[in-house]
Amino acid sequence: MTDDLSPRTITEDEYRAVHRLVFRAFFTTPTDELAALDRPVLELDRTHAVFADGAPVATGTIQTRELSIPGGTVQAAHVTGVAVAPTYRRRGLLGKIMQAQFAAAAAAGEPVAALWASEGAIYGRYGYGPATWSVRYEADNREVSLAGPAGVGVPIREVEPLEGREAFAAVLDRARQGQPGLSGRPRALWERRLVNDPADRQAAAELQAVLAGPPGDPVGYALWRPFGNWGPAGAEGIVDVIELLATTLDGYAALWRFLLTMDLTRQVRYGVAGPGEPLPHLVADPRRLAARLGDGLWIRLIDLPAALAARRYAAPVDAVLEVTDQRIPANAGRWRLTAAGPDAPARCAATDAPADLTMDVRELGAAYLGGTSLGTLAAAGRVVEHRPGGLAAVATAFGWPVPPISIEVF
Ligand SMILES: CC(=O)SCCNC(=O)CCNC(=O)[C@H](O)C(C)(C)COP(=O)(O)OP(=O)(O)OC[C@H]1O[C@@H](n2cnc3c(N)ncnc32)[C@H](O)[C@@H]1OP(=O)(O)O
Repeated sequence: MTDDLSPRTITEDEYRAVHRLVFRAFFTTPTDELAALDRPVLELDRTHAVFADGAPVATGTIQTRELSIPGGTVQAAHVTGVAVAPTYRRRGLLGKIMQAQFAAAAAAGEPVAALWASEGAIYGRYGYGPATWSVRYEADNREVSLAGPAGVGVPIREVEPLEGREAFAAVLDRARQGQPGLSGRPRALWERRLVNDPADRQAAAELQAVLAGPPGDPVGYALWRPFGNWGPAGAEGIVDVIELLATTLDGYAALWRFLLTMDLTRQVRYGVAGPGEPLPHLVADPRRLAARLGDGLWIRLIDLPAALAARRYAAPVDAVLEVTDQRIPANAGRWRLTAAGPDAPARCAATDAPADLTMDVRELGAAYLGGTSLGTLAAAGRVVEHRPGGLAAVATAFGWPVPPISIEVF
């Protein structure tokens, strides 16, 4: 039988086979329990798959969510669950899934798409650029202590993760205002996040949750898992911080004080801190956080003029950007971007005027949240300046005083 290797959206009956394809690609066991837990968060009509001999061999899904950007929010196609069967790899199926997703995002009016990459080498070719950077801490907690008074006296309360959902959601929704990079989280995704995931619980104790602040007025929360561990000299447990978010410095510092001083532990790990977060400036010896930098959220402009007009700019800008885009031709060409500063809406329209800067769409994705400088990309040869001073002006405008963070590997 000749298979039509074109992606299409899947049906309820095909869900289990698609779930199995994804779990097997990530070397995990697709149990009935996990399939049932994952089903409420999967949007069938936004899940594409390629079928061969009646079985799915490539897939990818989109979560419908909001994304905070400099000065506002946009609807963003949150791409996840991408997998190709090992026997069908390196023959272009991922490219077909990507194109289907671009069309789906455009049809839904989502000006950008966002993802966390399993491997950093995969998505640049599809026009995604690394827009946030994540810092991984693996700190010896005996060497790290908060130096100042921040957070002292702020109450910390334990809550059952699922019972704390509304309070956590209130913190996230407040934090999202003005914090580029944070994604909105609909109720089903919150519940999936807070359930004690069987895929994670083998080596660790249950998911734990704490709220900072007085009852009824939470100013932060943390989700974490303890790993109990004993060495020849005694306790060597680990605090694995999964998510930590606060709306005040006191809340933030109180949560870190709590997590860094857990009895029976020797290490605190956190994988998704932002490079601009306050923690290194609150501890006595930031080197002891043992930070390692990696890429975070990758952004792809789906509708370039809509995406660029949706965000605000840190400084006045009037510039022509010449953009290449191999995968979404409508984005390619010269665009005039104008904005009067951070309090004014921006405009972006096609133009024939000479270009100030030339770059690929990937670079605009990287710079979109203000976390990757166009100046850095120019230094790497990825942005070319045609008018002296053009790079400085545009790079300044694309920056943002609040560095982006993405706290969830979705
Ligand atoms: C957002 C997310 O869900 S991230 C999760 C991604 N999924 C995984 O990592 C699961 C395991 N891996 C896989 O399932 C597959 O290898 C995939 C999905 C990464 C790639 O699927 P494929 O169908 O093999 O990709 P495809 O054939 O379309 O590759 C296109 C190009 O990407 C390159 N490529 C694909 N995967 C990788 C990789 N992991 N590292 C580097 N390059 C890669 C190919 O070499 C090819 O390059 P070319 O255009 O220069 O020839």
